[in-house]
Amino acid sequence: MTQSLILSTLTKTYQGVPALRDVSLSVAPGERVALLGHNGAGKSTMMKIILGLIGHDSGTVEVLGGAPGSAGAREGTAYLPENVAFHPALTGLEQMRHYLRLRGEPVGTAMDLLARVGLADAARRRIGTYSKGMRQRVGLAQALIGRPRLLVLDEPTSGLDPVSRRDFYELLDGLAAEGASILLSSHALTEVEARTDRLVILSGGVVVTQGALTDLRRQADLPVMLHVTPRDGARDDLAAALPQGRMNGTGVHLHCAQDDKLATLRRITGLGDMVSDIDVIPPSLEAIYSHFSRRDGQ
Ligand SMILES: Nc1ncnc2c1ncn2[C@@H]1O[C@H](COP(=O)(O)OP(=O)(O)OP(=O)(O)O)[C@@H](O)[C@H]1O
Repeated sequence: MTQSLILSTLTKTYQGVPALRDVSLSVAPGERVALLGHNGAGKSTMMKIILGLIGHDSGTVEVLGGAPGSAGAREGTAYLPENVAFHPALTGLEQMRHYLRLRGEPVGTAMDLLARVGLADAARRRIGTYSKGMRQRVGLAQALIGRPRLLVLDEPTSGLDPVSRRDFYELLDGLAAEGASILLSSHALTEVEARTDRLVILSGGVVVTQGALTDLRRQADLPVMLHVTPRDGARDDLAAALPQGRMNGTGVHLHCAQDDKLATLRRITGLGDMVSDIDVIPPSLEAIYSHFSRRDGQ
């Protein structure tokens, strides 16, 4: 399948200081990729290069089969910056019509676009009266102009409440199902875990790992946590039978290596009546993320 975006051994330095080093990454049609990284990891720099706003030192970048910033790449790519700014005196509808005119698209679609992001009711209100989340949604409506094939979204859900975030990801799911490629940066780890196909962790300008969460979990090989709940009256016996664990209010907490998980579970179930329940808690995305970020010395 032809990739919508291909970065190959991309390097960028600012006044001799590296911001991206040997970054290789591709995004296929219909794929949703999350770019994760600490502040200063290089996410915005990567996005600006993809958009053709800044150049790069070495490596290659192909956006929708062309060079970044080329007419073909610009036409098919939508961008949502981290901090969207609009004219506060314009209504949502006026602002959208303005963008549509600039893009040579029919202005009659302004209301449809606003409705897609849940702003139909507020369309005739001045943007100055919108909440941050509503302004973010105007930004998203603007990014949907012209049915883009590649969406580059810089922290698109910052400032959105949980319901708006859910609606936002549903919208992205629909666009991906129609074949759009999505590259988004985020600090909200748990939400991207569930709503994207692949995670790319950038640390100090280097891609330290990428893959589906299950691949990252396997690679990180972090311990699994088990929580064992005792049967009534068996609390002390259970604590004595699992001396490597730590008793808390509801039961015994213990950790084991991934490879020992089944053996440990067999040992616990072998305790028979002492045990009323076992919860297996895999490492969180936060733990996996810190593991890979720390590995690069950050
Ligand atoms: N115009 C610039 N001149 C010099 N250094 C820059 C410039 N822009 C970015 N940098 C540096 O490049 C590195 C990467 O910055 P970038 O903005 O790409 O990170 P980021 O991952 O987007 O961070 P954040 O999550 O804070 O937005 C940082 O060390 C930053 O200080």
